[in-house]
Amino acid sequence: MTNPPLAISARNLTLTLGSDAAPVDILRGIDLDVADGEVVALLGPSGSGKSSLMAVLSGLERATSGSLTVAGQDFTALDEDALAEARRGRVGIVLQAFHLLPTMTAAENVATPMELSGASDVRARAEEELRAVGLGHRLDHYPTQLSGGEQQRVAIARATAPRPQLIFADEPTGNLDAATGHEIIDMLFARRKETGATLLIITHDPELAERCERVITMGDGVIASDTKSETAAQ
Ligand SMILES: Nc1ncnc2c1ncn2[C@@H]1O[C@H](COP(=O)(O)OP(=O)(O)OP(=O)(O)O)[C@@H](O)[C@H]1O
Repeated sequence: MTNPPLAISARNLTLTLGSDAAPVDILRGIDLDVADGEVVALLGPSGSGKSSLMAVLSGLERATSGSLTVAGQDFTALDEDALAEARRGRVGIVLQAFHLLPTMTAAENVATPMELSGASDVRARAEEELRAVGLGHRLDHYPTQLSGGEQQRVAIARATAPRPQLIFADEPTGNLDAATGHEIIDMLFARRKETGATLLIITHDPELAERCERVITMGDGVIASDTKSETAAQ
């Protein structure tokens, strides 16, 4: 039987930051395989290394040592510029604080990453993507003219528009009230399903973790537990 293709394959990944005089070992040997299309929750106490692991897996940060293949691309062999290039189109990122460009409209925020990767018809695709997250009536609004939940919808549309193989979400509801947070998660899961992307989501919310088919818990820079659920209700 052939194994399913992997979205992520990491071996003995480490990340050491800080100064030479005071190095901090943040990731201390991560081995991780994530199958294509898997939905994974990343849990763990504050400071356990969740965001750092996501930064390395998504190519925002270079690992100090170890090997990492993401969407078929060897990330460890790349310098920073090549890593940024490799991220484009392969990886979509949704962060707690939205990180929209304030001088651009919703449609421009969604279109820009596609434009940078040389795609055509980006305005039409951005509009389509915004309609898919229920924002067809907010295309030309600026971030300051949108609610927090709407801004996060734009961020989701921006992340999924280039059809990346992987979507990384770091506490995407952390800045939202509970009801809006639920809507955003439903939206994120729906878009993931429609696009078939692999989803890795950092959360402190056990209810959200239960909706994921796999739950990885970090503890002090290592994977403390890794469990799969047969009953995840996405
Ligand atoms: N640039 C840096 N230099 C030194 N230490 C750092 C740096 N960035 C993060 N750390 C440390 O690495 C550890 C892991 O941080 P990280 O943000 O990955 O944890 P986390 O599990 O995501 O936490 P939280 O749930 O609070 O967001 C923390 O102890 C943090 O202080």
